[in-house]
Amino acid sequence: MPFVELDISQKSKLHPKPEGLTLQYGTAGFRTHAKHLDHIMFRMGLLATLRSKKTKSTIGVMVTASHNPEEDNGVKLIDPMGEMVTALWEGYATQLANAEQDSLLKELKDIIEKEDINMSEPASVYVGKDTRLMNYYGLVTTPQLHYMVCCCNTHGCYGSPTIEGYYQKLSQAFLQLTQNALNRTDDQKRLLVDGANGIGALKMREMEPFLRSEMQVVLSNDGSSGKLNHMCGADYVKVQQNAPQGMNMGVGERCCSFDGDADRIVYYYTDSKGCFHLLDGDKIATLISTYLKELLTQAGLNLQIAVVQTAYANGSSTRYLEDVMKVTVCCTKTGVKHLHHAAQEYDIGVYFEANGHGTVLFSKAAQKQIQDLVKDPNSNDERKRAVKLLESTINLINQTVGDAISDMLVIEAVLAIRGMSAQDWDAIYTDLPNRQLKVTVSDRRVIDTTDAERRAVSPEGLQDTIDSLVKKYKSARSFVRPSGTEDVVRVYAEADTQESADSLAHEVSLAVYRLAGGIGDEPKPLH
Ligand SMILES: CC(=O)N[C@H]1[C@@H](OP(=O)(O)O)O[C@H](CO)[C@@H](O)[C@@H]1O
Ligand SMILES: [Mg+2]
Repeated sequence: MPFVELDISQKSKLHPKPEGLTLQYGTAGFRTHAKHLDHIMFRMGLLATLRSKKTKSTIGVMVTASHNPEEDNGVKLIDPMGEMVTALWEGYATQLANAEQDSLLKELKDIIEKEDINMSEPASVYVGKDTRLMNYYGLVTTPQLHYMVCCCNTHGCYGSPTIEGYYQKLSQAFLQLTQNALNRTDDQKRLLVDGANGIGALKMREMEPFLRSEMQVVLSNDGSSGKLNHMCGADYVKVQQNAPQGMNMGVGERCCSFDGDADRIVYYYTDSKGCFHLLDGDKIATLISTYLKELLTQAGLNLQIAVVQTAYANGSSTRYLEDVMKVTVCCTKTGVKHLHHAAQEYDIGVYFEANGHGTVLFSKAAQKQIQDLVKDPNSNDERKRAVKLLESTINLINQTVGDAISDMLVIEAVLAIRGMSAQDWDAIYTDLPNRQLKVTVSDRRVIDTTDAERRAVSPEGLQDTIDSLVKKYKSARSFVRPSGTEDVVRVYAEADTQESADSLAHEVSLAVYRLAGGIGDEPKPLH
């Protein structure tokens, strides 16, 4: 046996695969209880090396379980341009993960052969991790790692591949944008940030000096005492439709929450009646696409802008975007890689999941048109201002992946430039009341869906039941799908009132429980 093979075969014994454990490279890589992941981490290291040799580029490995509880962990691979690894390689990842100890080498050789990998190529892998389990030098948010991988592989065209380079690029763009917002008061610069007791809080602190008082960040859940994602963070706020613990919110004050690895963000505020208002990914997509569309008009640029959503997008947002804003809206399956892919089809693709994960993609041609116009000596002042704003906005956006810090700065800049408060933003359209529930079934794969997950094709009778339940309510919509990250079936419902949305979600949960093999207690009504 050659030395390398011997080494892999011996080292892999130090990271044995638990008997009978099968894991799948899901929506966001491997994710489960940390105690099941030792062999996965070892094997993903090997796969990342192969991917690097194959692409002759730097590959990223991010160790995180995002918004999951602290006991969980996960790992995902990042491809050369900062995007998620391809579906084919996700398949290899699953294959390697589930190989029995003695067939690991064979599986590796299989991949090397299939992909015709030249093993004498050097390999380069960037590894990043969030704050789970231990702290050590090299902590980064997921999007910071995506950014650095992309910078490295584009030889600096996207920016310099360091954390400092990231802060410099973003802050410079932010300061350029906010110069266009005159007479901003300290109150307007103030933003309450819930760091989910995670990496985003640390990185926000680090970035603050670069923003030169143009933002007054009040940080809570900064990790100094609370537990990661516990009663705080973007996922908690979105699903509970409530403020996180530990945040001291004044009436009307703009607040936002990051998730555990800072690739998601949601905004919110409470009104004078103490009512909580959520500004989620759909509201963010609307705010940003409206702003960009206006700038394109002012700049006289004819570029196609589209918003990419999933089935979880609030019906009101879709209606507003299509009917009022007249922008193309397209719907994909859940999971950022699907949205990212769809957004690449347009000159400008704004994509956001309702939970606040998203970004904006500008095609190479669109970026070139904008850059050329910046240099055009013949354009008038309005045009000049608009293209300059577009240029800085592009620089502020992390196009590799959704990024809570970058998205936050874009939102803050847009609100500042347009002189809008959180309430003004919220008033663009009114969300339909909605509810998300989970149902545990013995095997969630019995549910198969179609039409971007909006309809269930199996088990038999489920979709018909959902259709007839939906008919009982006004402005209602509901769908179910197996989660790609948790062992549950997710139920979504929206309707004209919160009571109706809750009741529809409950009735659909019961249908799932009965028709798709529910286990444990039957779902109880919410009221
Ligand atoms: C309803 C919902 O929020 N689903 C989330 C969740 O996926 P599920 O497949 O629903 O478990 O985690 C994904 C990864 O973070 C995220 O992309 C997605 O939006
Ligand atoms: Mg996340």
